[in-house]
Amino acid sequence: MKKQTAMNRDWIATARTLSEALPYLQRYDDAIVVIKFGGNAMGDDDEMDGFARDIVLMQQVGVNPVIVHGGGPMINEMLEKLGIQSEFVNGKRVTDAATVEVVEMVLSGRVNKRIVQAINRQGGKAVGLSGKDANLMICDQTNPDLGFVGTPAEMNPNVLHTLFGADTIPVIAPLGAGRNGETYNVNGDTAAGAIAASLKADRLLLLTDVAGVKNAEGDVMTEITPDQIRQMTAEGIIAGGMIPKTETALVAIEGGVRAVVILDGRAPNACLLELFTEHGAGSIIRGTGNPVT
Ligand SMILES: Nc1ncnc2c1ncn2[C@@H]1O[C@H](COP(=O)(O)OP(=O)(O)O)[C@@H](O)[C@H]1O
Ligand SMILES: CC(=O)N[C@@H](CCC(=O)OP(=O)(O)O)C(=O)O
Repeated sequence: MKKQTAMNRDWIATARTLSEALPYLQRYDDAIVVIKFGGNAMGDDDEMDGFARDIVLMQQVGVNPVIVHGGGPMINEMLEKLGIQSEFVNGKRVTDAATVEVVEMVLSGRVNKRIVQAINRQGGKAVGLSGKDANLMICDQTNPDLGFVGTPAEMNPNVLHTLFGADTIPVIAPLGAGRNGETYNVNGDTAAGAIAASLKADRLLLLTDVAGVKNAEGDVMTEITPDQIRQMTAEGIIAGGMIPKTETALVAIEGGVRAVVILDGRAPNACLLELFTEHGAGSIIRGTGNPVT
């Protein structure tokens, strides 16, 4: 009897959570949410399935999700197997002709298809593409010293609108098309920011392996302003792999994205908590034009 009462309490709490989600469901109806899924955030098959389930639920309730993935650790693994040395300069992989072939094979092949398949297994309809498809992301070379590393220069997001119209979830590998037929390796955060800006997305969620941006005391900041980002970067509090994320956040909000959230992709239901509950998750950086959204 006691057990049943506890069970009832669980059901009541579940019903309350659903009921409280209504204003959030209404807010995000038909919204565009770009999700950067980093290689370190991917986890094991169960965690991948959990992520895919959240994405399918998001679409079921009216959101247009777009996944832009990374895969740095998987690229490292393959380069090591092939005996190809690799180094990073300012968070970007120095990419010669042999390396870019491996990057494309790993990102567009194994990593992209793993995510596509996970979403489809949960009942969604996902299609894998890279920035080269339909000229989605045309790039210029970032810096000759980095080889085939690209900076997004011209975005053509029409193909994504077509996919939204067909209730299809785009899963995008961060490769760009060069103007002379080259393939460019693009940092996953940079690609996600450029795609989100081209869509004027309502949210860009950058999923990583920490709970958010931490201050000097190591506490996660629930909200962070562009000025705070600039100051904390100058002071070295924001460092390493967090720099491309906060830089992406600044570029994205300047490009018209309403808000960017940096959060832990390994936490269960991270995306749902962020979008559909009052609790949110991680650190939010809001666009200046939208103080209350
Ligand atoms: N101020 C900060 N707050 C949180 N993490 C930080 C900060 N400064 C540096 N980092 C580092 O940034 C890392 C996230 O970047 P990275 O490992 O490149 O992520 P991903 O592989 O998910 O793209 C964190 O694991 C942390 O070590
Ligand atoms: C230019 C550059 O550095 N590209 C990245 C692309 C993958 C990526 O960004 O993966 P994560 O998001 O998992 O780190 C790379 O070669 O590792």
